[in-house]
Amino acid sequence: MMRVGQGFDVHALVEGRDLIIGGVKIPYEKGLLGHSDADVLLHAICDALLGAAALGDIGRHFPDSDPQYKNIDSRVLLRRVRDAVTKRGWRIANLDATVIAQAPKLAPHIAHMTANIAEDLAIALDCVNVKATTTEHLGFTGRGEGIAAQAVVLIER
Ligand SMILES: Nc1ccn([C@@H]2O[C@H](COP(=O)(O)O)[C@@H](O)[C@H]2O)c(=O)n1
Ligand SMILES: C[C@@]1(CO)OP(=O)(O)OP(=O)(O)OC[C@H]1O
Repeated sequence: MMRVGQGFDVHALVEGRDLIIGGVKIPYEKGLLGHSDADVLLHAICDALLGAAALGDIGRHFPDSDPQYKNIDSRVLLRRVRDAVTKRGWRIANLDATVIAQAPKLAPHIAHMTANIAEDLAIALDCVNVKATTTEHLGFTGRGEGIAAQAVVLIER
């Protein structure tokens, strides 16, 4: 049996916060705002996994009203989501994700993000693909007001 899941997330770019995407701290003048470390890519992946396993969404598992998640490393959340999915007998087949950001240039960091995600999900590197795109200066991402991410995963058992 196979199941597919998709995830989407957005966080605002603000001054005075670190920019952490895919578990990589990226040098930039702004960072993403959130209750957690606001790792928009890992949140989209969490939602895709939860969606595939019919387990709801990230906010249901880790409420943003709960102080235990304040500034939490989203890699911790991703590993908890992996455990929730795999303990129900699912195996993660592959994952594809896109980060939508006008800036900064993410290409130099994609391999590091991919390695982090593969490690946290305990799957092979060639089962994980991360892409980046601008929106050609259009919309909130294009104006640099925020960064979005989308993810699709396939799970099987
Ligand atoms: N923040 C980003 C956005 C894009 N890239 C890379 O640039 C390529 C071209 O992007 P377009 O939006 O013009 O299609 C894209 O394929 C990415 O490899 C990036 O590194 N960082
Ligand atoms: C990750 C959580 C953790 O409290 O907080 P945020 O950083 O605000 O991120 P969001 O993508 O809005 O998901 C909600 C929460 O689960």
